[in-house]
Amino acid sequence: MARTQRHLRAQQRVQTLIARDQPLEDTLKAICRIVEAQVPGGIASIMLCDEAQQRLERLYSVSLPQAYCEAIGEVTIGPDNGACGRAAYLRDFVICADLANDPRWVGYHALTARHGLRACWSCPVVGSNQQLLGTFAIYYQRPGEPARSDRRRVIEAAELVSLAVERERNRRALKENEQRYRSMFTYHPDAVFSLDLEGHFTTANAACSSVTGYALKQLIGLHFSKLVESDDRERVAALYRDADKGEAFRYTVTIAHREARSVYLDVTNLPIVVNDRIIGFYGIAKDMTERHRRETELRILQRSVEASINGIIISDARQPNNPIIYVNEAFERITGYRRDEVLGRNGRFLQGNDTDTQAMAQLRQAIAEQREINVTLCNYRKDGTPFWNNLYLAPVRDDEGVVTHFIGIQHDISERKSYEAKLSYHASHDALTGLANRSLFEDHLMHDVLLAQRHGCHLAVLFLDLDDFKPINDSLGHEVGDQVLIQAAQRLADELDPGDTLARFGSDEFVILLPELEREEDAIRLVERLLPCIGRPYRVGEHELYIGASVGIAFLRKELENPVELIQQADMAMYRAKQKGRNAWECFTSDINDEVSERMALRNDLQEAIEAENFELHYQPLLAAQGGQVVGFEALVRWKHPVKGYLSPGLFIPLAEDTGQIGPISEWVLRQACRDMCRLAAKGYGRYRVSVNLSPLQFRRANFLSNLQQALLETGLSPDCLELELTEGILMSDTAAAVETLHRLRDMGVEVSIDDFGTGFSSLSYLKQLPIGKIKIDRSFVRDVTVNRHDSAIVQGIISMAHHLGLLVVAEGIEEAAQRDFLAAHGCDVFQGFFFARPMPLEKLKAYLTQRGAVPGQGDSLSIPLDGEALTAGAQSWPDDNH
Ligand SMILES: Nc1nc2c(ncn2[C@@H]2O[C@@H]3COP(=O)(O)O[C@H]4[C@@H](O)[C@H](n5cnc6c(=O)[nH]c(N)nc65)O[C@@H]4COP(=O)(O)O[C@H]3[C@H]2O)c(=O)[nH]1
Repeated sequence: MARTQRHLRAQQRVQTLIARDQPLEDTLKAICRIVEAQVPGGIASIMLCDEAQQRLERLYSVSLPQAYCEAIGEVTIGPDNGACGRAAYLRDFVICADLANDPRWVGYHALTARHGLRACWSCPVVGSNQQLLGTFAIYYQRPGEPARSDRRRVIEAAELVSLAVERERNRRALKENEQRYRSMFTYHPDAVFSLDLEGHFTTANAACSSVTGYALKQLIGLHFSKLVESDDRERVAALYRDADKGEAFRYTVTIAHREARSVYLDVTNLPIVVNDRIIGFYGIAKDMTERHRRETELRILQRSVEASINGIIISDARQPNNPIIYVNEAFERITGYRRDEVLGRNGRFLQGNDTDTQAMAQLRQAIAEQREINVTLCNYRKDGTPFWNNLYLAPVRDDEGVVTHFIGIQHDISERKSYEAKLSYHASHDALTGLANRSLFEDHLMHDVLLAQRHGCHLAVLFLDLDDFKPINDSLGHEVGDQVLIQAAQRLADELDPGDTLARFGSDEFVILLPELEREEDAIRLVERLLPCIGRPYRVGEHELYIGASVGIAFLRKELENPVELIQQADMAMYRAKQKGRNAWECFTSDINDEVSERMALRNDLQEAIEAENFELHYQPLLAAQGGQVVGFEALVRWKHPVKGYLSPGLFIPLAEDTGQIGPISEWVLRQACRDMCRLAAKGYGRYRVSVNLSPLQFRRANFLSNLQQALLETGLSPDCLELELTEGILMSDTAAAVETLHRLRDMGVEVSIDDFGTGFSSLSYLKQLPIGKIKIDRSFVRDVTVNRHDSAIVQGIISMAHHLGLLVVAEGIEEAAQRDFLAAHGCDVFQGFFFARPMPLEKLKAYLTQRGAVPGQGDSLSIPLDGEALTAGAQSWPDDNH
């Protein structure tokens, strides 16, 4: 009984060892001890088999000699391999009662004999699933067989061993499993974590830390949503609300890294199910930031390529013949080919007859050398029309540097090309006539002069200026003028030889280069043919028009320094021809040069005078025809040249008009006249109206009226004390605008008169539309009015017509009493001329007025009538001889 209890206690101890997961060796040895205690004389040993169950390899024993254990080593499982090898083989209890004579122990006889081992009983240790785990054996130092009780003990011990080994194996498998999972968790490159049902982190691997920037201990307990960027929070929260369905779910989310940058994650969530209950979630978060950035970048790039206004072609360099694998919409638009029509083809189908072979060779070379290139090619659209393609081609290399593709960017520069062609044409041609312009003419001149000098040929330049063209342009409009120019250009061209150059320089200036003259007279002969040619009538619409031309000729001379001088010389000669009268020609000589130089010098002197305001203003009185009162003055500018003394305005005013210097001169005259009139009034000489000559340039200026108003304001002169004298020519160009300006002047209260009347181009009928008060009969009619019946008829006609239109008539240039009497008799209203008074400076004018009864110091006492009615009032008291 006591033995049984001891046995039970011993078994319990072993089971406790097993339950507490004590090391297997300790447990096995404890089992050995129990058995040895129960089987007197028995030496217990346990062998465990390998995984393949072929060998028994580990031997555990408390009492077997160490040397024996070492000598046994491993035992192959087999029917003749000792008690244990056979028991394992048969999976049955094996009794070897006399080892020394047992054939199954052959090979071990000496060993057993040495250690005094004589019998051995072995029982297989089999696992719960009938798997062989090892053997349990009892050795005896005397031969013998086990009693039934011994046999039972051994079997019980084998069962205990089975329990311990299985337990150990399970524990090991569990541990391995756990390690496996832990490794997966720890070493997973992605962030792996678990969340409780509320979403708090319960575990997190190291990658979580690097993805979020937070230390693991900061993460544990933190709510997952705290990391999620605000835009994504609601969406992710909604996903978690459905998570209790127990399914895995996957989503992308942007979280805020601790270093304030966004991290884009691809998260897979799996439920943690324990006992059929979800207790939380595992999460695996892949950092997709870089990939997301690349994908976004790629998407944008792809979109840019799609949307590019340039055609884009990608070809596969790894396939023979470099087939196109992609074209964008712009390519389809530019070429007219649909994508499916070009994929798989080589891009050379865009070339055609006019494709520049040199550019093609360059392109091929670049492809062969696998380098980028930019070439401009003439390509062909699907409909056969050509277009200019500025192609940029570049190789695309993979990571190893191997060229995998070529990308071509097409830029359709057809418009630019045609624009460039137009530009280059316009840069060298006159747009209206299509003739060469100055720049092209000069190029030809340089070239032809060089040749002529080399071969000793005669060469001439003709400068041709149309006469009377400007009035046509001004009165009939530019369109008519343009037609005349085109026809004139054609007539000139028809007369020239192919080697000659005909150019248009200015509005009505043509220049001709005759490079291959046999004799100089040939040039003159040509000019004599050209003049009548130009003089033939021009038909434009319903108009038949006549013009002439003045031509200057310059011949190539040895002393010529710069070919361009020939143009200047011909121009100067033309100027001289113009002075001679219309339809004339003149050859350049050195004295013409002197004249031009003099003009240049005068221009410079005039400029200095303008800057120094070195002018004087003289006033010539205007007198009422009936009564003889002074009704106003004409202001006439005077320039005292530092060397040449007083110069006639007839000399420098035309020059100033040519050079534009008339602008500042006119400004000065206007202001000075206004100021002087104010002074006269202030000193008591009375209020007078002053007539100021207006230059065409001044009248046409955009700010003419505002300048005038400013001058009146600044000087304080009342507008009704100012009269502007215009020539007919001013009114002829852009008549509508001129009439409008006259109305504005009238509105301002400024009087307007037409100067030099009768010399103009047009008829008198236009006068009735004009808001003017007076006309001045030109001096040339007055001069011979008493002796020339034509002039006297013209003057009478002008006076009668003007009166019918309600206009006053002024006669200028009266030098004799007879002229005065004639004009008075025929109703002329106002007189002006040396017969009455010469133009005089202000001081002299004051004396003149005083002499005629003006009382200085009494303000407006001498009130001069300013209107027509008043002019005819008063008594007649003419000075007969005042000069
Ligand atoms: N032979 C002769 N001549 C007489 C007689 N009475 C007046 N004259 C001259 O006739 C010209 C009248 O001026 P105009 O026809 O407007 O002709 C003016 C006018 O067109 C222009 N001019 C003069 N001053 C100015 C000015 O300030 N501005 C503008 N734009 N032109 C001016 O210069 C032209 C010539 O001016 P002036 O030499 O001062 O010549 C003045 C005057 O001195 C006479 O009885 N006999």
